[in-house]
Amino acid sequence: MHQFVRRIRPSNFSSSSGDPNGGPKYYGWSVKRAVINYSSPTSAGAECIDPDCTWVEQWVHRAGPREKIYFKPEEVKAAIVTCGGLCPGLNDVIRHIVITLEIYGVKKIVGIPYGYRGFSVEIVREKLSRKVVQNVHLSGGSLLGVSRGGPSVSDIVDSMEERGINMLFVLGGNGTHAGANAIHNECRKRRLKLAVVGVPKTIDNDILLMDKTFGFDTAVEAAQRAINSAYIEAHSAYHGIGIVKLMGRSSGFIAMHASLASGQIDICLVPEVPFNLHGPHGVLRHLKYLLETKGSAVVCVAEGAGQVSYTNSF
Ligand SMILES: Nc1ncnc2c1ncn2[C@@H]1O[C@H](COP(=O)(O)OP(=O)(O)O)[C@@H](O)[C@H]1O
Ligand SMILES: O=P(O)(O)OC[C@H]1O[C@](O)(COP(=O)(O)O)[C@@H](O)[C@@H]1O
Repeated sequence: MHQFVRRIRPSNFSSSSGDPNGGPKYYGWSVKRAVINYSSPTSAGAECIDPDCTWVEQWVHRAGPREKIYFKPEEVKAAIVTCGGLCPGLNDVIRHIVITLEIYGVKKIVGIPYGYRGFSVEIVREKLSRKVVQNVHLSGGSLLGVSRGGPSVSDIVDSMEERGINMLFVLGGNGTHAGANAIHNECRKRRLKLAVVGVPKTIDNDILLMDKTFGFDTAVEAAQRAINSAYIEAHSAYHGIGIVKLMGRSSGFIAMHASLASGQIDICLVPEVPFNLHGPHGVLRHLKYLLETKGSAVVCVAEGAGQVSYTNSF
């Protein structure tokens, strides 16, 4: 059983004065949380078994323009840093941050090279502008470079103070955001007027309330080629079986979306749904049935599928 946010809807949150960012009425959102029991006998996927299905207090704001902004654009010196591993779309995000800042009238924007390491004195920072980032979304990787490790949080904040940086955009995963949170806390301790903005980077698209994390679509699209190859192989062979393993240690969104989009997958296994390999309702029995009826089968497996039951199977 898993706790999931099941439904999101505009709430009755009604006044823009209630929104500290001055957002219009429709920025008030609340979520309905339910206990979802996967693989129930009455449902192919999910069934709500929580009779109360309570509404959760609003704790996030939908991103977007606001009526009032805190910083005067001419006083902003913004920095962008990309940490951790690579993910498709990093350059696209960098590009849009730069272009949006410029639209707001911000003129001083710098790129921090090679993750938090770039806050060390010896690494040169790159000045960013629309001209610099114009075509970066057409290339993979990160224009700024990435790395793991780096100076202490206190040194990072020292470095930002010395350079007059008062807005930091951090692109990365769990570790990067733990770092961003530590930087934010250090800034509060020093009473600095410095905004830290985290942009979650996960190819898995498994962050609650986010419409979609960047890189996810690219992963699903790239998976189509592998699925199609597996399909052709399996379909051409006598009783052929194709198996495609996709990313997703703890979530099966890539595998599920890629399977649905392809129309070529017979069985999709994801970590969220427990299954048996053997037995009358097992995967192997269904595979045998597919070979007997269709002549071939293609299976899509998310990396973490079955990890609870089968530690050595995949
Ligand atoms: N708890 C933490 N406090 C401060 N910085 C952290 C923390 N955890 C990770 N970091 C820093 O965040 C960066 C990226 O973290 P990492 O775990 O490698 O990647 P990811 O962000 O993809 O999870 C590294 O530079 C690391 O030093
Ligand atoms: O083997 P590694 O390097 O730990 O990474 C594999 C795992 O990382 C993920 O890609 C998730 O990483 P991100 O959330 O950082 O994109 C999982 O889907 C995958 O299972």
